[in-house]
Amino acid sequence: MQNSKQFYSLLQFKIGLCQLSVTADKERNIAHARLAIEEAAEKGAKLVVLPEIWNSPYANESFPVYAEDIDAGVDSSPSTAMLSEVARSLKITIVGGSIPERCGDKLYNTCCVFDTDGKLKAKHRKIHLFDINIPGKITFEESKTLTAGETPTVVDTDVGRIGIGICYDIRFQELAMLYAARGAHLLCYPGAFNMTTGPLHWELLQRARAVDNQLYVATCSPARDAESGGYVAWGHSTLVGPFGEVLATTEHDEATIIAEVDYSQMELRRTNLPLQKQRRGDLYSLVDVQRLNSQ
Ligand SMILES: NC(=O)CC(=O)C(=O)O
Repeated sequence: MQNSKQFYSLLQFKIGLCQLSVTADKERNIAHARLAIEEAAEKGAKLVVLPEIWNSPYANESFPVYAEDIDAGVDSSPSTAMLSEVARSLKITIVGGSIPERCGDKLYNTCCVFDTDGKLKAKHRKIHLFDINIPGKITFEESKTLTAGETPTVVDTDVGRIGIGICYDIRFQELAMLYAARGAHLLCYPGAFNMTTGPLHWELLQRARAVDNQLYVATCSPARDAESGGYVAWGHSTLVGPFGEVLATTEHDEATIIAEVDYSQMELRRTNLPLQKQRRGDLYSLVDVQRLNSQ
């Protein structure tokens, strides 16, 4: 594992998870997110996390309409312009959930991370697209409109080394393991699980990622909107500690969670259970698994 110790004996801070209601009105969504971030910062949050797709309805028809060209700068991306400005003015780190991103003729589901000076530190494009079919329950095919990202994202911030995944990315333990091996303290997954998989999988996956890798996991979902006839999010944004313990969570309504992160807990748990040293990489590796899967 890469040496990331210099961060975590020092770091103890409040995280804010803004489980936002999202409407079809983009301007309203941006103003609303801004207010929630300001309130979280007022309550002491040094890191604020937003939900997956917070400026647009979560729908293939909406992604092209609400998409913004993030690389073209502030004028063409009102959502990220707001995040940058509020991070700078409040001197906080923001893991900006995700928005539909337009880049040339492609669309991505993209999370931007802003530093305390408002600079864009990292951009994570959802790597594993949400293509599932549970007949009679839920069918969704993000790949109808979106292109998958190609790069795992680990970013150094004032509040530690953060690995980013978006929603379906949480199902892939290998990505979380890679982030842990790169010295991440915290994995942030903006996500919008659904009413079929959410009750069974959402908390389970977060706790699994945290306990397997002995680090913090934070998730942030949109609030549930069962009225609009669109995608219904499970909600339940959560912070999990490195022993797999749920430190803070909420139900499905709009809410902001403020909770304490203390990286000394990672050191403690890694001393209690020295899994990194005990792993038998000589007996099993991802290369072996992939070779067998492809046979
Ligand atoms: N919406 C997602 O990307 C993931 C999800 O709902 C699931 O994995 O279930």
